[in-house]
Amino acid sequence: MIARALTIAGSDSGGGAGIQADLKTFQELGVFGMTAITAITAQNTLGVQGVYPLEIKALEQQITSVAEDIGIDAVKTGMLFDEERIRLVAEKIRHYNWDRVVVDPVMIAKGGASLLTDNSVDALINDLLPLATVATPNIPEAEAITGRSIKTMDERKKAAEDFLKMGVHSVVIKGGHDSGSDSTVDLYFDGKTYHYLEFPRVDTKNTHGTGCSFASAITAELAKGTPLAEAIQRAKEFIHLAIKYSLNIGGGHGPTHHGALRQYKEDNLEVGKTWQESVAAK
Ligand SMILES: Nc1ncnc2c1ncn2[C@@H]1O[C@H](COP(=O)(O)OP(=O)(O)O)[C@@H](O)[C@H]1O
Ligand SMILES: Cc1ncc(COP(=O)(O)OP(=O)(O)O)c(N)n1
Repeated sequence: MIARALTIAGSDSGGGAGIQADLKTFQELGVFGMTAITAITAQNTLGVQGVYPLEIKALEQQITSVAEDIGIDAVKTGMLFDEERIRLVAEKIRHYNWDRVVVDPVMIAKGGASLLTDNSVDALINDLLPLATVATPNIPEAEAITGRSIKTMDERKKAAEDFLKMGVHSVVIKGGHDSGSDSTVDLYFDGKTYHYLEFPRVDTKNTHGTGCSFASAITAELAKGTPLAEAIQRAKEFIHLAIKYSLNIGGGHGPTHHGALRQYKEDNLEVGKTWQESVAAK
């Protein structure tokens, strides 16, 4: 049977982040994707122009509908908008005993728009994070959740330990925002060992949706039964190629190319070029 993954997240009309990124990632990785939409955003590569939360009953019914008929092998949470929705999602995860749970604690979009209300961090910490197989904060999110300033890798390791104390099974503190270096290092801590996932930094402005796509790639792998450490490694390879061959569309931060890993395997794309340049050169 095909592996089944559910994303509980916001809709990005621009198609680069949110449930759109998650579904594209699930499809690329051979997983059947389902959605429970928390909020609709009017968004493009320039920023977020509007945020419209769906009523709580609509969210509840979407989760119930797919859980009780189709079934869920792994679930990912992204933009949850507020504490009421966080609590509902936590209740559903507990109710269905889901144990492959990726929590991407989305707070602020790259352009600065808030995707989570200010008073929701406590609900994230107390209700949702303890249910996470893996949490995937970026550095600003890890700072907001732990209350630490994170400038060095030592500070990141301390923050990772804080996450484990909050009850998460494991955490990846992503390094995309650590822009002062030639590489991106994501720190994965499983409670015993620190793992450093290091790839060259791609010099591009087209990074819209990187966090969503990375977390949904982990979810897809978990849904297929891939062990967690390997799922994270594969997700890092997936997102690296998606950024390397990112799409230069729109006037701002273009989206990643979710088909890059597949195209790379099929067409042996050239390293260092955008996908369009690489295809054009053939
Ligand atoms: N310019 C880049 N080059 C290579 N990898 C990147 C780049 N920017 C982000 N990443 C990777 O993309 C993933 C998402 O990270 P990040 O951008 O920090 O998340 P978010 O979108 O939540 O802010 C991580 O694996 C990170 O290392
Ligand atoms: C609807 C929606 N959800 C999440 C995000 C944040 O996505 P992320 O992958 O962190 O990428 P950026 O937006 O920060 O580029 C979003 N923008 N919209």
